[in-house]
Amino acid sequence: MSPRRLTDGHAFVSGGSSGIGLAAAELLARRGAPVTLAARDPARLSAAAERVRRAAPGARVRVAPLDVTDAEAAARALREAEGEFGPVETLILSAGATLPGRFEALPPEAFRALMEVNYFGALNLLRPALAGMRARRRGAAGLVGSGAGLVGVPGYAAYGPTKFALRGLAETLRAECAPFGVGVTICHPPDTDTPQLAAERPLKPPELAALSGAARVRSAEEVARALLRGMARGRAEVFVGAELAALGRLGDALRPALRLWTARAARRARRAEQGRRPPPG
Ligand SMILES: CCCCCCCCCCCCCCC[C@@H](O)[C@@H](N)CO
Repeated sequence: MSPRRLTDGHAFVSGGSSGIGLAAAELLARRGAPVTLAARDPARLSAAAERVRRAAPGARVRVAPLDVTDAEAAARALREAEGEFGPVETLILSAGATLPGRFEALPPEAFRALMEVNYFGALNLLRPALAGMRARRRGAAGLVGSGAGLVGVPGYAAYGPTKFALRGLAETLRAECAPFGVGVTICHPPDTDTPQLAAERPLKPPELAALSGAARVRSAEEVARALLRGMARGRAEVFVGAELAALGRLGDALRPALRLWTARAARRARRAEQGRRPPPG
């Protein structure tokens, strides 16, 4: 797909009150795009909007309190945003949640809940936004995936599969939207320095900490920049940082070694835990 500018139209950003979403909103606003920030918490949204206005004086910024798991509310939020700032030309899907934990330790409802936010939450905004973009033959969507959507990461039993699903969706939509001149890009970041990382860190089983620690933590701005650059260049996928670039490009070749390594890390973690446990009876 040919390169395009991302500055000329309204940008709608889910997960816009913090982390990668907020960083993307700041970058887009600085380049002159009117920006709608969507997220659940109105107080955090207004603080985020203030931050964007400080970063980009004179920028047009509005907020849309939204739970992305509500499909009707998502369509309504998009309609209202377009009513105020015009057609959405750049859609950034950064709303997401995580809950580290091993398969048997996670509450069963976590699997569905994470799929609702990470997969259906993106779908609920993609559906109305892409319809408009296709009709206008203009626009681009950028999805925030994860390194955990490239390889099975032990300790992300509920979270990883949601990002695999998102990657499949992005690839399918990209093929369907290409004839309309509409771009779809997904980025795969490693751990990123966000409030979400701070919250999940204490919950990571040791094998997850070991594997995710193999890739350097990136800043939210680095990830947002990489995603926007990829979108502007019409890329299908963006692998953030050298480690994930290696994984993305050499994925199939690296996979056996990585599987061995993760299995070993998981076994070591289990053994250490058993050593700490008092003997049964
Ligand atoms: C020479 C290649 C080495 C490859 C090492 C790859 C390590 C793989 C790392 C996977 C990391 C997954 C990290 C997921 C992070 C987030 O999605 C998560 N923290 C969500 O909050």
